[in-house]
Amino acid sequence: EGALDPLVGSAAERVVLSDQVAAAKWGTDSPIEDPEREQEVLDGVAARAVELGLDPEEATRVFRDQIEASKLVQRGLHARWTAHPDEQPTERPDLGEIRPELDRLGEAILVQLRDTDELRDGPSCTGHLVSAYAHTARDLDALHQAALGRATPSICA
Ligand SMILES: O=C(O)C(=O)C[C@]1(C(=O)O)C=C[C@@H](O)C=C1
Repeated sequence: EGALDPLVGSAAERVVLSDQVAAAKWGTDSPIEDPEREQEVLDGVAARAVELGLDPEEATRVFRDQIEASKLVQRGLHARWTAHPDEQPTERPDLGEIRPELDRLGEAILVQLRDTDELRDGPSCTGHLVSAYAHTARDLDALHQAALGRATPSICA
């Protein structure tokens, strides 16, 4: 397993969990983009980054990309469900139960950022990142591959 595989794997899990977020919002008035919640996520990330000895600005940059990737999945799925009503979700998960899962993955991502801090600062980062992306993306469909690509560029400093 490559050095960045766990980190990119957690980013992939977050991208996949965004399917549940998309289903929670489908057919409701809740918009995909929730700036208040985004700020809450980013403030929490910055505070936790300081505790872990990470640069809070760097951690925040990584999470802005995680959030953009989530919105990419949600928009992609809503467009798919509009075009193909037979693929629409039949149950609506509770967003209040999914957000703690997103938080849990966020904590995993932060710990993995800490564990890979030195490697990510060095010249081998891009190679490790491409390799981790390739391993992880194999298991994803095109939409989630695109989202994982959106989630990962900020990982190398
Ligand atoms: O929590 C939500 O409502 C989400 O859609 C998830 C998420 C995120 O990635 O954390 C993404 C988009 C929203 O603007 C806010 C947060």
